[in-house]
Amino acid sequence: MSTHIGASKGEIAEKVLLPGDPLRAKYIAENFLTDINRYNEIRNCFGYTGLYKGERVSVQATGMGIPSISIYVNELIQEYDVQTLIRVGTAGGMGSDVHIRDVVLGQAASTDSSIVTNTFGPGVNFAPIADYGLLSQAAKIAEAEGMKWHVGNVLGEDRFYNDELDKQKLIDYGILATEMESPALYLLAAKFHRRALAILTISNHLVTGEETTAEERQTSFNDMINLALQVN
Ligand SMILES: O=P(O)(O)O[C@H]1O[C@H](CO)[C@@H](O)[C@H]1O
Ligand SMILES: O=c1cc[nH]c(=O)[nH]1
Repeated sequence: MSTHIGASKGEIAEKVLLPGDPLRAKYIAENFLTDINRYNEIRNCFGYTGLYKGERVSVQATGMGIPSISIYVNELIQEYDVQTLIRVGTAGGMGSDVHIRDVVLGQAASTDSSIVTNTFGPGVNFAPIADYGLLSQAAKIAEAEGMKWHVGNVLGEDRFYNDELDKQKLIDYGILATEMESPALYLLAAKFHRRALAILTISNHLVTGEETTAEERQTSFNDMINLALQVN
C-alpha cells in the first residue's frame, strides 16, 4: 500500500488508464473489463484491475489538476512499477479544426504550471512529450476505425477558470485543446523512463462555445477508451 493507493504489490497491472473522474474509472472497469477487482477506495479515487481481451490492465482515477495526478503517477511508478500510463481525459477545444466529440492525441503538453521550471531551473524550457510508440499506434488505430481525431500540442493549465492566459496566441501557435494533467504525466514519465500518452475527448469548445450533452460524452468517451485499451 502506498500513501494514496490501497493496493498490495502485484495488484496493479503494468499498463494503467488514467481518467480524472473516479466515476469514469468505474465506468471503464464495469463496461470494458472482465474479472475486475477494485483495489483502491482511498479518497474515493477508485482504482480497478481487470482483463481486456485476456490482457491485465488497471484503471486509476487521478483527480483534477497537476498536483493530484502527480501524486498518483509517482506512486504508480515508484511503488507499483507501472510501465505504461495512458490518460483518458476530457479537454476544451481551442483550434478551429477541433470539434466537440473529437479525439485529440497529445503529442506534447505545454503548460503555464511551474512544474517544468521547478524541475530544470529558469534557463531550460523542457518540452514534455508523449511516447512515440504509443502515439503512433493510437494514430493508426484511430484512423483505421474512422474516428475523428487530431494529433498535436495540448495545453495543461493550472487553472480551469483562467482568463489571464493569451489563449488566442496559443491557438495561433497550434495548441489544439486545453486540459489540466498531461504535462505532469509526460514529465514524470520522462523522469522515470516510462511510456505515457494522453488521449483526450473534446467536451466543449472555448472559442465556439459548443458543449456536448451527457449522453454524447458517453459515446465519444467510448472511442477514447477503446483506443487506450488497444495501444500497447
Ligand atoms: O475529464 P478529466 O480527466 O477530469 O479532465 C479534465 O476535466 C477536469 C476539469 O473539468 C480536469 O481534470 C481536466 O483536465
Ligand atoms: O480542463 C478542461 C477540461 C475540459 N474542458 C475545458 O474547457 N477545460
